[in-house]
Amino acid sequence: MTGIPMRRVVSIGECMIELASAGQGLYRKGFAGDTFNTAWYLRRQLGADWRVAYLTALGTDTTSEEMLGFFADAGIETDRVRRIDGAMPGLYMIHLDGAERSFSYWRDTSAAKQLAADPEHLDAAIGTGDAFYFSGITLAILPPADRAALLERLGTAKAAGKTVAFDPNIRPRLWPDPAEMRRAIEAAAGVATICLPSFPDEEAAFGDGSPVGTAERYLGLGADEVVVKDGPAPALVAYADSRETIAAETVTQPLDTTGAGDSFSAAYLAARLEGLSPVDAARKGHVLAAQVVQHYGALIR
Ligand SMILES: O=C(O)C(=O)C[C@H](O)[C@H](O)CO
Repeated sequence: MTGIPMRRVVSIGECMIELASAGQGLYRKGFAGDTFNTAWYLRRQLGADWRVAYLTALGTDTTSEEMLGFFADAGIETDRVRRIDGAMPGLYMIHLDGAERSFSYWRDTSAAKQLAADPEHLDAAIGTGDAFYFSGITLAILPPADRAALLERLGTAKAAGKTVAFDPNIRPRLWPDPAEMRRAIEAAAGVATICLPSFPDEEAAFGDGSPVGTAERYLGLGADEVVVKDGPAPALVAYADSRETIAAETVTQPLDTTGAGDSFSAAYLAARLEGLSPVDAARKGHVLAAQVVQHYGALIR
C-alpha cells in the first residue's frame, strides 16, 4: 500500500508578541502576526497530508524560545526559522474602538526583518515547499534587496506550477513611502497565483472605486485568482471570466476584528489546496472569520 504523499505549505513573515485586551483594562500576552495567524489557522483547516511550516527569524533569547515552542505546540514546523544571536521578536498592542482594531508596534529591530537575508536558508525554505503564503507586511519589514530575493524565488515557484498566495495586507505606516509600497505590492501580485486583498485598504492605497476594480487590477498584474475581502460585506471572487460575490456570515456582536482577514485567507487557501472551488473556499473563509471576530486577539486558543 502506498501512503498519501505529504505536501508542505510555507507561510512567510513575522510573528510578534501580542498584547490583546482581556477586558476590564487588562492585557493578555500572546503571539501573533498576520502570516503566522494564517499558518495557525491553516494547520487547523488542512488535513494530515499537509505540513504547515513558518519561515521567519527569531533570536536565541527566552521570548524567542517561548515563541518557537508555541509554533511547535500548534503543529507548525520550526526548521525554517532562522535563529540570530542577539536579535529579539517584535511586539504589538491591539487598541479597540468597539470591535474595530488599530495597532501600536515595537518592531523596528525585530529578528524577522532578517528572515530572507541568508540565500541558502531562503533557497532551502522555498525549495522544499509545495505552496506558499506571504503578505504586504512580509514585504514591508524586509530590506529592499531581501524583498527582491524573496519575490524572485516565489516567482520561480509559481513558474513551476506551485500555489503562491498573497495578501497585500496594506500597512502604510510600515513603509518609508507610499510609492515604494505600491511598487512592492504590485510586484508581489505578479508572482502570486492567488491574491487576497481587503477592499478598504486597496481603496485607500490605490484609489480603487469598487471591489471589482480591485479584482481587475490584481488580475491585470498577473494573479490568476483574486478574492476581495470587505469585512462583513460580501467577498468578491474573480478568476478568468467569473466574478461572483459571496455573502459573509452574520455576527451580531463582534468583539475584536484582529485576524479576521488572516483567518479568511487560511480557510480559503486550505480549501483551495484541498481541491474545493473558489466560491466554496470563500464560504469557508467567511465561516472561520466569523468565529475569529468573536474572540479577543488574532488566535482562538
Ligand atoms: O499588523 C501586523 O503586522 C500584524 O501582524 C498584527 C495583526 O495580527 C494583523 O495585522 C492582523 O491582520
